[in-house]
Amino acid sequence: MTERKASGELRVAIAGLGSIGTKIATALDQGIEGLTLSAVAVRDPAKHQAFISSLRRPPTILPLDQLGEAADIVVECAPSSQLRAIVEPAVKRGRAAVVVSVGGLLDNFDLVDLARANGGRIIVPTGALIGLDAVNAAAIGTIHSVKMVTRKPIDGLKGAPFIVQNNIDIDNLREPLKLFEGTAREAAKGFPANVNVAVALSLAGIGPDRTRMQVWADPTVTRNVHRVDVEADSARFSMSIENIPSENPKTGIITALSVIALLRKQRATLCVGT
Ligand SMILES: NC(=O)C1=CN([C@@H]2O[C@H](COP(=O)(O)OP(=O)(O)OC[C@H]3O[C@@H](n4cnc5c(N)ncnc54)[C@H](OP(=O)(O)O)[C@@H]3O)[C@@H](O)[C@H]2O)C=CC1
Ligand SMILES: O=C([O-])CC(=O)C(=O)O
Repeated sequence: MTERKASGELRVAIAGLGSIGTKIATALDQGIEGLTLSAVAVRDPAKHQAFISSLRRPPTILPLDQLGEAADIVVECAPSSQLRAIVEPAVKRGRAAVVVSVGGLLDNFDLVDLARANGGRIIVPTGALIGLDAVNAAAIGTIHSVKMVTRKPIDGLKGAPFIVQNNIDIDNLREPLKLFEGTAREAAKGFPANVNVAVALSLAGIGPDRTRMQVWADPTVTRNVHRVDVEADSARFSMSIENIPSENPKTGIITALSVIALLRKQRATLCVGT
């Protein structure tokens, strides 16, 4: 993230103005030290015109593949199906791509090599999870196991391919049902819009094939709940987070805040946490 425009500010572009993207755009517009919102990409400009016009400094609307021309940092906040279309042109230009649809990275991992070859970067925020700093640190030594259990309200899971393909009726559940148990890689395929956190955890730690996960549909919870247990040669730790859903029931409010915190760190004088 070294290229800056003449004013010295890092230019940020946002792909996707949904529950995460609009909050990041608003935060940038309100002011983050050393950063400026330069461009956005949306599927339907008319739908987002009122929001964009309401910003103090409305960004330019560009196609996905042109965001890297207008920004030093491209923040991906669209469905994972669009991940490649957003990240590839950005990292080819040596830009940094902040990826929230991190589940989609597993099938597009060559993008990491592409970024490396072109001086770009791919940055995965902690997002809706907790403690990736501790997992990163433990991974410098030896991590023996990482286990994660996710419980979501019914609305947070509806439409997931695993549920549809297996014809599972979750609408009439009265008690928690374990839907899935397996690796983070398998979970990302079955629940692409639900377990980005498991993939982020796996990339911070021991990888998507050794990170174990369970997914529960739980009519007794109102939040997206993630519990993680890590066993390492440096420490044993357990972490849990109960995310309040945003206007998108699959997405916790804290996800956008995590990206905003990451952006704040880009030019902050005091940085706390790894
Ligand atoms: N890493 C993490 O911890 C987390 C990651 N996520 C992931 O983050 C991503 C975004 O989540 P969220 O904001 O809640 O999702 P939303 O559905 O609220 O927003 C996605 C936005 O992307 C837009 N979009 C779709 N296609 C395109 C396109 N071709 N060009 C530009 N914009 C497009 C949609 O437009 P339209 O409104 O027209 O449909 C929508 O506004 C998802 O993949 C989600 O799974 C979510 C939570 C946690
Ligand atoms: O907990 C949340 O809010 C979102 C989530 O699980 C994910 O996308 O991985």
